Formats: sequence, C-alpha cells, structure tokens
Amino acid sequence: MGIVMGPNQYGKAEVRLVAVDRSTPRHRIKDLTVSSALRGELDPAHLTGDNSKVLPTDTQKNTVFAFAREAPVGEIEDFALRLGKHFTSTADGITGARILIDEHAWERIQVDGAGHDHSFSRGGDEKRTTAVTFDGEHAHVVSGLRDLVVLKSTGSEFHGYPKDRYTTLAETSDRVLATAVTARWRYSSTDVDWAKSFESVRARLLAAFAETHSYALQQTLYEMGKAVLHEHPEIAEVRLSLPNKHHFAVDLQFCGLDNANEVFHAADRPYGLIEGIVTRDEAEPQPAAWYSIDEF
Ligand SMILES: O=c1[nH]c(=O)c2[nH]c(=O)[nH]c2[nH]1
Repeated sequence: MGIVMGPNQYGKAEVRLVAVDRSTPRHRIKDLTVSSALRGELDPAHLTGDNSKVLPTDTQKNTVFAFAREAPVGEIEDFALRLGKHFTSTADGITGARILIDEHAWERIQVDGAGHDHSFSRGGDEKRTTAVTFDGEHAHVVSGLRDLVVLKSTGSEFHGYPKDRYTTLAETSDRVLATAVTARWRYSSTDVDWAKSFESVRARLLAAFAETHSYALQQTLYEMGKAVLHEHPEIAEVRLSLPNKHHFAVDLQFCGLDNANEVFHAADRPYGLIEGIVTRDEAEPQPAAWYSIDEF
C-alpha cells in the first residue's frame, strides 16, 4: 500500500488589516480580516522539505499590507482579485490561490446629528465576506455575509413532523423564529458592481425572511435563496447556513401565570442547524469555488 500526498494549500490566515483613507478630512475606514491560501507545485515541500516553491506565509501577509498602501483597498472582491492574481502570476510554481476576506463594519459617531469626520463605532457583529478562488485560468467570486441576526415575533409555525417515542416537542402554530444568517452567493462573472449587488442581496434576504410565513426554517431558507436568484441574474447559486436560535416560551404555571407567547427563554445551545443550497437548474456546478469554505 502506497502513501501519497493529497490536496493541500497553505497561507497566512486572518491578517487583520485596517486601512484609513485620509485623502480628505472626512476619513474612511476599511477593517478587514484577510486570509490567503496558495496551491501549486508543493509536493516537494511536503515530501522532502524542498521549500523552493514555498512563498512564505510571512511574505503573503506583507503583500496584503503593501497592496493596501499601493492603491486604495476598494471593494473586498476587487482587493481579493488583485491579491489572487498577484500570487498566481508572480510566485514561481504557484498555480492556484484562495483569498478570503471578512469586512467589519464601522459607523460614524453621530455628534449633534451629524456623522463625525474621523470617529467611529463598531457596527455590530455582522460581516460582509468574499472568497475569491483562482483555479488555473479562472477566478471565482463567492460573496456573502455572516452573523446577520434576525428575529420575527410571529408568522412562524412548526408542525406536521413525525413523532416517535423520543419526541417531546409540542407542535406550534405561533412561535418566535430567529437565526444568525450566514449566506454566500456565487457570481457567474467578475464584471459586477460589488457594492450595489451586495446591498441589494442583503435587502432581498431580509425581506424574504420577514415576509415569508414560515412553516419551518427550511422553507424560509429556500424562499431567501429564491428571492436572491429572482432579482440577481449575475448570481448562479446561494448557500445558506441558518442556526435556529430557539426561543422557548417559559411555563409560568408554577406561580399561577399564563404565558401567551410573551416570555421566552432564549437558549444558545444546542441549536438546530439548517443548511442548504439554492441554485439555478441551468447553473454549471463549480466545486472549486467552494473548496474548503468553512460552512459549506
Ligand atoms: O424550523 C424548524 N425546522 C426543524 O427541522 C426543526 N426541528 C425542531 O426541533 N424544530 C425545528 N424548526
């Protein structure tokens, strides 16, 4: 029985880059977490310790900072495309690259009703994301968002499920539905107005969550993905990972009180995890675009 080296990639994970655009007195901030991963002629490195094709992860990290200095960072998709193109076209033996970027939001501090020029507050946990993959000739762009926490206080039911001797869950025709949305969507080209597309997809996801009368989070997931594909011809598929953030109505009979769906215990774990891919039937699958992306 032989032993061989299988697929591999390597790079610098989670470079924390903050770039301040000081070109006008009204500063702008880009706060990013950037990970690079390279592939190519790396068997010798693994098999014999020959590092002649191993562009150090330290150099990869330096490149991220230098690129932010040499030109404005711009949209995360464009920054990732620039980095990926650089690594695959300049590093000897490197034929593939994956650049992951999470963008952390900052909002201007409001002073006397106006946004301050150079003072900011963190805009919550939500992150805008991109995963750009250079796969030989092609660049795939998968953009998305993480930790978009949403809740609806009615308009959600869950019943009709099979019961067995282990079932205790009561059927309900009115419950709280809450989740922290992770969504990633694959573009079919790189000729896209990234910021405009992102804002519109986010709005479609939120509207579908709000407007779907839900019989299960699975059904809401499909409606959210469908709403995006309906509005966005530039997107081929949407992948969603939706933790069901359970809200259990508390039984208050112990002190003689009823509870008409007003008082809940927000349990943080365990949680149901509902995941799925919504795709156009004519879309050609591109597994390389998704390789080793965390949730999928
Ligand atoms: O929307 C839901 N989907 C499930 O699959 C499920 N399972 C469960 O216990 N509660 C729920 N809710």
